Amino acid sequence: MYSKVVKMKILNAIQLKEVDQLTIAAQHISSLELMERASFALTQAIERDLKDVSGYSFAVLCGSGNNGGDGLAVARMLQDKGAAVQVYLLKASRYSDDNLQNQKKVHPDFIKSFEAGQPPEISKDAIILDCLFGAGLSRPLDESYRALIESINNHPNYILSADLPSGLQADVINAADAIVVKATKIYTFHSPKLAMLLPQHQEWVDKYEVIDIGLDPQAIRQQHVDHYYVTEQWASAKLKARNRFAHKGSFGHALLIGGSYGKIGAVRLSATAAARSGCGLVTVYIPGCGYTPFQASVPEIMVLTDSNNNHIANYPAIKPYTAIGVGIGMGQEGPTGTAFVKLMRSLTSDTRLVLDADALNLLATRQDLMANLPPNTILTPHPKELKRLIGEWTDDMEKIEKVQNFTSLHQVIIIVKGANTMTVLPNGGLYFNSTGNAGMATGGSGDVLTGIITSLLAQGYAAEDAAILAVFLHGAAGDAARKEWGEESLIASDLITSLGKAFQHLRSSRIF
Ligand SMILES: NC(=O)C1=CN([C@@H]2O[C@H](COP(=O)(O)OP(=O)(O)OC[C@H]3O[C@@H](n4cnc5c(N)ncnc54)[C@H](OP(=O)(O)O)[C@@H]3O)[C@@H](O)[C@H]2O)[C@@H](O)CC1
Ligand SMILES: [K+]
Repeated sequence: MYSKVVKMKILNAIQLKEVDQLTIAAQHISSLELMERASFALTQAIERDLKDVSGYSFAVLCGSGNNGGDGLAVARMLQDKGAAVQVYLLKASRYSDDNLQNQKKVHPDFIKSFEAGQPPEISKDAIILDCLFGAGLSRPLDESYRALIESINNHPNYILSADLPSGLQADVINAADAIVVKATKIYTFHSPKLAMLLPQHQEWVDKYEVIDIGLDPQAIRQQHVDHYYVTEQWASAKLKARNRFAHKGSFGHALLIGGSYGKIGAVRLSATAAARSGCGLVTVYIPGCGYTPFQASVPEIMVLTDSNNNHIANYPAIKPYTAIGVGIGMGQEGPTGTAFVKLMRSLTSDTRLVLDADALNLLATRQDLMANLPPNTILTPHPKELKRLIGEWTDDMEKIEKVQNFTSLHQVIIIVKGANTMTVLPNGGLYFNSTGNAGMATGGSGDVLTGIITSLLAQGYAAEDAAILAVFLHGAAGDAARKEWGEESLIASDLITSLGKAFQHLRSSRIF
């Protein structure tokens, strides 16, 4: 398309407006032409999704601003492609200039005006295109819009939103009772808006696609942000080339420490995921009871055992390994805790470390040990483990702020798992992941992630790249696994089997 921005910035509404203006100046186009471009790209995406729009009828609901202007332009383009289109235009005392220009380009017979308090009757057969409000929504919708938005949400056909689901404010926490369109799919311009990525807004955001509208790269570069969206382009650019002359020693040696009676499988998942993620050698350190099943089932992995049969009570020498993952299925038995403290005290500033599960729970009870963590240690808590580390939060914004404070205070990286998993760096930079699906909310999925991260770290990836790339690959493997098995039957082992596809896909989108 127009720009090749590999590190996608999540711009706020003010920044989008500014970039919009700078793009117009830099590319010598009018704002109407930019709207035409955005609308064309949106029409193309809709046409691609529906295969052919000519058999469909659309009800395009337009507001008074530029989101409504987009709607009017898309309505015209859909009509040109043979779709049956009716525009419903919200009555307003003022319309934006480009909105007015686009009103003139649609035949008046196809435009019906309506008041917010009197929602139009929309044919059940029509697909709704929601272009009432976009990034310009400056305050929550008031009660006078409730009937309209509810009538949209009760519509039996597809509901497609342009840029944002109308009613959702782009950059803030929206109240739980906010009046917001629940779209089947959102086509969002340039980058997802922050509000679309926050777990507490999940009721309003299901499927979305980012539509490139060719905003000026130089203008985007000027914008200061803390929030990024990890695209496939970024991930593929970060994937290291593998030297043809390499041998197994070239790709590092990962050590995974964990397991307890009944939870040896967790380490097996982690270790296999590490081996399937490019690591040259993988060793596990587990309680004695795991030795035979492990050796019998995964011949590629070396096994060291603790003198204790049921849980870990000691730690091996860590020197031979290029990265270490600790905590998977480990439990918090008394001797395990004591051994964990010893391990923490044996770390040096160049130890490359991932802490997961019970290692995080033990750390939460001994926060004095934070000082022993090497810089850029990666922590992978699930929500409960995160709360033990950083305390409670009242909303997602506060959660983000607390995680940022924690990572900068302790110079660590935290991966906050969930839909759009967030990786937060020591400098406060926050990366939202773009891959993965609900099928991955299954036991062992986190163990697989820890294995991938440890493997990438062991291979010499910079810690921040290892964290962000591992999260992307984990999600991409989940997406590949979903295609094969579906969300319901997806289990963590399927993620490992699908890792090859995720790597191959990324590798194939690299130029060299
Ligand atoms: N950025 C880009 O690069 C590009 C952006 N493009 C498009 O522009 C869109 C942004 O357009 P926009 O700024 O005109 O705002 P929009 O969302 O249409 O709404 C504004 C209207 O709503 C009103 N209003 C606000 N809050 C309200 C409330 N609670 N209740 C009631 N009314 C409320 C507000 O009135 P006021 O605040 O003055 O009362 C104003 O009249 C963006 O989402 C994208 O679709 C593309 O065309 C091309 C490239
Ligand atoms: K909208």
